[in-house]
Amino acid sequence: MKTLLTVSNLSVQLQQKAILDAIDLTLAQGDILGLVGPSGCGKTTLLNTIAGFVEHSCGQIQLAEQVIASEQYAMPAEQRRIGMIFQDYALFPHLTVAQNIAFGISHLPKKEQQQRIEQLLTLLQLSEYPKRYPYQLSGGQQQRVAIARALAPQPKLLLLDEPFSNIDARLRNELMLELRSLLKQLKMTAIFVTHNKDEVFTFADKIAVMDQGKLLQAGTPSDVFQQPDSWQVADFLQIGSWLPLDYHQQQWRSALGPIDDNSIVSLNSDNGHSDAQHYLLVKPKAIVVIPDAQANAKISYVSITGQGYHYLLSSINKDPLLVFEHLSFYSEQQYQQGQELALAIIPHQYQIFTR
Ligand SMILES: Nc1ncnc2c1ncn2[C@@H]1O[C@H](COP(=O)(O)OP(=O)(O)OP(=O)(O)O)[C@@H](O)[C@H]1O
Repeated sequence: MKTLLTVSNLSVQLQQKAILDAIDLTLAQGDILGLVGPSGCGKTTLLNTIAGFVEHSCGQIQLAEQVIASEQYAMPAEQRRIGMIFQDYALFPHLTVAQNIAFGISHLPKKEQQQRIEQLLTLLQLSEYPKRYPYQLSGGQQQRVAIARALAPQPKLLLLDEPFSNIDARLRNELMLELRSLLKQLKMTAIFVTHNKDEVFTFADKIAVMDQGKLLQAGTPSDVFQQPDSWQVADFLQIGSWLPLDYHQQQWRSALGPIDDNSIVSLNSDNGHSDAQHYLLVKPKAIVVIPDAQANAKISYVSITGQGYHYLLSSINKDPLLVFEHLSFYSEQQYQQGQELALAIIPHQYQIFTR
């Protein structure tokens, strides 16, 4: 597919502090990218830099084969043909729905403006409300006005900063699917910021995980979830919990038994050669209870979820190299807090990380 956006080696410094560090990112025409990462890692700054609201210190941004930022040049934001939707929608409270949508296209002849407003009102199911003010609309309707306003100048790229965070949880899924199908219909390329990994699965084609100003990993959501390439990515996406391992006499051991060397997909490890602590990434479904065996873990916390009981486990073995806390385990079976269990890890393609 045709590449629409290429960000190369992009760095940003604000008040002498590195906020973005050598970001590389490409996006194909029509792709929707979910940008995730811990609070303060630079997601909003990356959107603002692509949009031209924040000055970059080095690197290049190319949009639809046109360089919009380089070492020598920064195209003004209003010329970049990038639409932005802010978390609080930032609608003009004193303007009606139609006037809000018209805001970015006032340079067009009146007739063309009117045509575009009508098309967008229909597309976003706002035809009944052109004369209403933002305060007379629900959160979901306000979001649709913000989308219509951003789409009116026919941008090449749409940037959305936490677009669903103000939407009622029950409505969120419906709105996400609606907006996704609209963007797909328009073949619109988009980047959205979220804190919620479930939103990435519903809304995005690609995910990019950031931490401390760096882009750690990008790919399809299922690839990144199955093959996180660093512990930070696995940890942020809460793919599993961490079981400490020790490499001793050519064998990996854990508080839940030995780990077969032959099944290790040693992604971020050095096969026990360094002094760093090694951890097995344990997905909740990879743990099983072994009846009548000697207990090796104790239930420290119980909660009820949609997927059965959720238990946090701590090790009974207090060997400092192997001791664990907060190992996550789901089961249909009800156990009591404080109960001791014999657990084992189901053989699978083990992923070991150092941290
Ligand atoms: N104008 C500024 N001057 C100095 N530092 C700034 C400025 N704007 C943002 N920062 C800093 O840049 C870092 C990244 O901020 P940014 O808002 O991009 O993070 P974020 O990942 O979007 O966070 P959140 O998820 O909490 O919204 C933070 O440490 C922030 O304090």
